Amino acid sequence: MKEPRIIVALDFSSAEKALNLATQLNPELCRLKVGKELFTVAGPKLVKQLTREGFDIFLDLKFHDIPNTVAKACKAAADLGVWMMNVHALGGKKMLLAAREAVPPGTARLIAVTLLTSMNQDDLNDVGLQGEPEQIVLRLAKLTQNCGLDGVVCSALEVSSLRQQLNTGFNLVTPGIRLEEDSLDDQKRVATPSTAIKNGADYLVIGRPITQAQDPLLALQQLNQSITM
Ligand SMILES: O=c1ccn([C@@H]2O[C@H](COP(=O)(O)O)[C@@H](O)[C@H]2O)c(=O)[nH]1
Repeated sequence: MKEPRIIVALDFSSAEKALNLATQLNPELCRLKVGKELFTVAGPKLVKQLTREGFDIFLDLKFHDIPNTVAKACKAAADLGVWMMNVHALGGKKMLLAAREAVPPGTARLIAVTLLTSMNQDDLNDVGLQGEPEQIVLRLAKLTQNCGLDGVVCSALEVSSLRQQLNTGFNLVTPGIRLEEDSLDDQKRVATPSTAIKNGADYLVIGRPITQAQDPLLALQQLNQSITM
């Protein structure tokens, strides 16, 4: 059995709703992502419960604070036994190094968000970030790699160029995944699952196209099939 490449984003308002979805899925078919909403309502207890049920958990809290605070938060997250966790690359070099020191290589995978997939050029201009998304993502990904982290979150649109310029084994994790017929919701830098994989993504984070589907397991199976063909 190949390792699952799809990480299902459990963006729910209660542990009960998240567990209801998780019981319809299968750790052989996907990993699960616990983000800010679910962690705020359900906390470490739910993360541990999902882990006990056999799922690899990506704890997506995007820590972004002063280095000392982020290091302590990262240590606490790694102690939960998660498979993957993240910080925000815009926290800068010292923060990334502090996070790496707190979560040594070979424990939880530690990755950094580059630019949110909900942001396009206009949004970057609004916050005064100079350059095109692809250039900024590449710069932040190189910084992340130089600080010794295990990978980045980026859009599948940037993956080809990152693959050429970053080390083999550096994880590229891509949210903003949509089929042609799907609603984009609040996502702006999007790609289909097959494009993401062809471009070289390691993992695809997919939320609403699975969690809001009439039959989430069927949706997951079809998405898995679309990336293995
Ligand atoms: O740049 C980013 C970083 C994280 N996310 C998270 O991924 C999922 C995507 O959910 P969809 O329902 O498939 O849009 C969500 O949990 C985000 O917090 C992201 O979208 N972009």
